[in-house]
Amino acid sequence: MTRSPLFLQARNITRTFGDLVALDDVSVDIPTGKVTGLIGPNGAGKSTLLSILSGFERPSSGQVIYDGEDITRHPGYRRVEIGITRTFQDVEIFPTLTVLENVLLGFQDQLGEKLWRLILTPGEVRRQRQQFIAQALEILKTIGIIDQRPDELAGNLSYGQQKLLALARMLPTDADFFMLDEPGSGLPRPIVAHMGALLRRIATEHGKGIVLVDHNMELVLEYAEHVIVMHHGTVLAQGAPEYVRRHPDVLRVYLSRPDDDHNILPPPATTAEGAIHA
Ligand SMILES: Nc1ncnc2c1ncn2[C@@H]1O[C@H](COP(=O)(O)OP(=O)(O)OP(=O)(O)O)[C@@H](O)[C@H]1O
Repeated sequence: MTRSPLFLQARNITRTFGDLVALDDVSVDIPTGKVTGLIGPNGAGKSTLLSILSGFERPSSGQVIYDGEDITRHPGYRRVEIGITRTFQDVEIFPTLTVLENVLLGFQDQLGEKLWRLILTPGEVRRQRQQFIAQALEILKTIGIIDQRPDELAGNLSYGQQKLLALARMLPTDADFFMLDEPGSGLPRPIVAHMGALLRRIATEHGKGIVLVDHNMELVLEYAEHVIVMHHGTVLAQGAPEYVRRHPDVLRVYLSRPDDDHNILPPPATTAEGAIHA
């Protein structure tokens, strides 16, 4: 079933730190059902914009609008409640829990969390648990890595698998928007391709809105459907990856920074399908 997209919007956002203008009158619209890439050289304002959209920072002026409602003053925890979550660069998993338990933690409204339910309706609690386990195993299959090892301790997985597991934990949540800060950092190429394809599927098949901030241009330009390029706190260009890739201002900014190996516009990459065991 397709539903019309929700929008998370930044309207005329300015953020200053003392004399420094980190964001200067930035307006962007982020829809559900798509991966939106956010790229730009170091210091462009990407993380600041992500923090403002997810409620970790307040703008100096401007508004954040979610599904038509002004949420500028909502703190981070309120935004999580209404469906906006943010991940950070570090891998966010529980290493001493199993792979399956990590995914199960993402399920909300677990009946077993309520003592009276455990006592009065143990059968119902058990049935829900079985259902969540089946769904979690399905998610692990979707993720395409760890389907044979749900009982493995998450801390024993490779770095790449841990990053994918962190993405798997997003799926059971009710959140509509996920802000991902550099999920591809430090990963080998096949994992990056796998992750990109996965993010695309999470957006299109599960209707999530994904904002992808990454220095890895390949990940962003290949897998985001809409790309926003920032520079010096402003939006330099935005549009489809092919448009952005050829935009004269984008080329000027990136080609003028030949020493920064993060900032290379690569040729189109191929999409990797199937299981990855890196
Ligand atoms: N808390 C802060 N205090 C002071 N200056 C800050 C703060 N946060 C960000 N800045 C400054 O704001 C500007 C934008 O930073 P931001 O981290 O948003 O950029 P970025 O595009 O995410 O950069 P990078 O790719 O290096 O992470 C930079 O000049 C940065 O030094």
